[in-house]
Amino acid sequence: MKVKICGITNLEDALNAINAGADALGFVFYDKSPRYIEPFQARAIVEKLPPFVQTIGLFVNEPNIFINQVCINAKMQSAQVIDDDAYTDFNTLDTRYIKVLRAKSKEDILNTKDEYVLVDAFVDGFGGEGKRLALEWFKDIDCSKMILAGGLNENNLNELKGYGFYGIDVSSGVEASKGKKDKQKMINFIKAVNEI
Ligand SMILES: O=C(O)c1ccccc1N[C@@H]1O[C@H](COP(=O)(O)O)[C@@H](O)[C@H]1O
Repeated sequence: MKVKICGITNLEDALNAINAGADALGFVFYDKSPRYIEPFQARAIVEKLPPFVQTIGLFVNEPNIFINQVCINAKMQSAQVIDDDAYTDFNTLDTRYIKVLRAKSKEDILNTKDEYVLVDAFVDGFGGEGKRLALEWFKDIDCSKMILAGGLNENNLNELKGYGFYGIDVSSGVEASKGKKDKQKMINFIKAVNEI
């Protein structure tokens, strides 16, 4: 199962996440988030990363021109897009993308036609608040092309056994405080993933 650690704001956290075993790092380009990072600051981190690490920019209700430009400026390889207000035209986006489904019910999950969709819990502030989804919504669904997010931490990962998610995404569950990751929590998190 692939692991993305989101909300990276500094090089130390980025390197600790990679050393812990993360496959992808997430950078939040939503300026109302406590984890917001300015694109050129993100680029300075990305330029110091070792090879084979994916960089994902997180966007909330933004038009293509903004997403495309920030992905270039910050050297993001993919965009993770929350697009509740249909600002983004995915057909003409220049960058690879992961759509976010903020699920309110099992029907929302059943109705999605997108592959490799990231399913997160619905919260007013868009995400990163540690709110969990009801895992029973995923029972009897093929999760092999789904990424699960929302309230994951080292103590609840064992509940994911048997679902077969393609990947998971975590932010607050591996933080010391908002915007600052906890090295040991990241190590414990990836260790727990490997035990699933
Ligand atoms: O992390 C944020 O600040 C954030 C802001 C706006 C939208 C999404 C955000 N983060 C994403 O939320 C989910 C779940 O996070 P958590 O593990 O429950 O804290 C994850 O996909 C983050 O990328």
